[in-house]
Amino acid sequence: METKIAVIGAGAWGSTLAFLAKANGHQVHLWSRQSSSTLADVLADADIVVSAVSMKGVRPVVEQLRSLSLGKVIFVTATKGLDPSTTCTPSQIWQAAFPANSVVVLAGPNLSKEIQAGLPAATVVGSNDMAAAKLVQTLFNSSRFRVYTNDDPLGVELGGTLKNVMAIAAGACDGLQLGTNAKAALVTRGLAEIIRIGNHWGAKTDTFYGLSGLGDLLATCNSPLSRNYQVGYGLAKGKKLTEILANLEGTAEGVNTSQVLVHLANQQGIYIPISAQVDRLLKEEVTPQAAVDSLMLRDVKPETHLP
Ligand SMILES: NC(=O)C1=CN([C@@H]2O[C@H](COP(=O)(O)OP(=O)(O)OC[C@H]3O[C@@H](n4cnc5c(N)ncnc54)[C@H](OP(=O)(O)O)[C@@H]3O)[C@@H](O)[C@H]2O)C=CC1
Ligand SMILES: O=C(CO)COP(=O)(O)O
Repeated sequence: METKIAVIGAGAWGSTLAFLAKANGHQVHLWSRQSSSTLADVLADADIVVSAVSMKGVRPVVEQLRSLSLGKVIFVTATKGLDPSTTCTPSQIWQAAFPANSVVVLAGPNLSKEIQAGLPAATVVGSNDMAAAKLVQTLFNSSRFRVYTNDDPLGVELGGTLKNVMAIAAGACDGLQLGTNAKAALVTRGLAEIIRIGNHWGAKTDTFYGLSGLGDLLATCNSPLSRNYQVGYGLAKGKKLTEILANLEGTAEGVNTSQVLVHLANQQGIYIPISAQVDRLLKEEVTPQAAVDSLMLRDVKPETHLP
């Protein structure tokens, strides 16, 4: 059955999600600030509203939508970030603005260029409303895009969000040519750090071993297609952050996420050694090599995700 889907945000990810839904035979309207149609026109009659704007666009878009009467639409959020002013996740912002509507989080190892090239990929749709998650699963699932459901939306969202910080570290690791052992150690301990943060905020451990956690961590920490990886790589090669961002194709959410994360973790006493070094590196408070040395020279400890 044809479903009416409005996709907000015509960047790399919004365009790809619109393409996938269209290929499944749905009626899709894609909106960006450059569109000739108004947001109200694009959303009229929509059954599903997919938001794929970058984190800085979430609040402005939510505010615009508040004035529209949208009925029982299901919101799907595909943004991976944390709001700097409230520290909320995108789905928390959507749910607070539309408490009567179902919100579904979509996240996974989904480098858009690979999907656009027709390569197979898998993702996760997480929600407190499993009926809504199952509906969104059927809308996007295909022979090239396998969609799983999950009942831990916060875990799905945090996996996708926090791995961006680790991808910056991984890019720096490769830029410094530290080798495969170092990269494996970084990614493994990065996952332990993500689980520690996620558990503290109420997400389930298991979710982080899934596609939106470990899956996306592996994809972005190992691919030069990842913008976050490119940021870390460029910093390790001695480039300035401003120069890297000016030449980047699209958004590297990890830059903002690391700042919000460090602020929250300091407030809440969460131990985040890798993310803290990434944040210092981004702020030019430490060189890439000094960040590695700080991590290696910490007190020894048991291997656990606990502090
Ligand atoms: N690219 C990828 O491979 C994947 C990306 N993601 C996530 O999806 C999100 C978007 O990424 P991506 O598409 O790559 O990023 P892009 O930089 O390519 O696109 C960002 C989009 O956000 C929109 N936007 C930014 N600010 C506003 C605003 N104030 N109001 C309305 N729209 C705004 C932009 O609109 P405009 O064009 O008008 O400037 C643009 O459509 C990020 O959170 C990213 O982490 C998730 C999975 C895969
Ligand atoms: O989230 C992504 C893939 O799942 C995209 O990663 P980047 O934003 O680092 O390009």
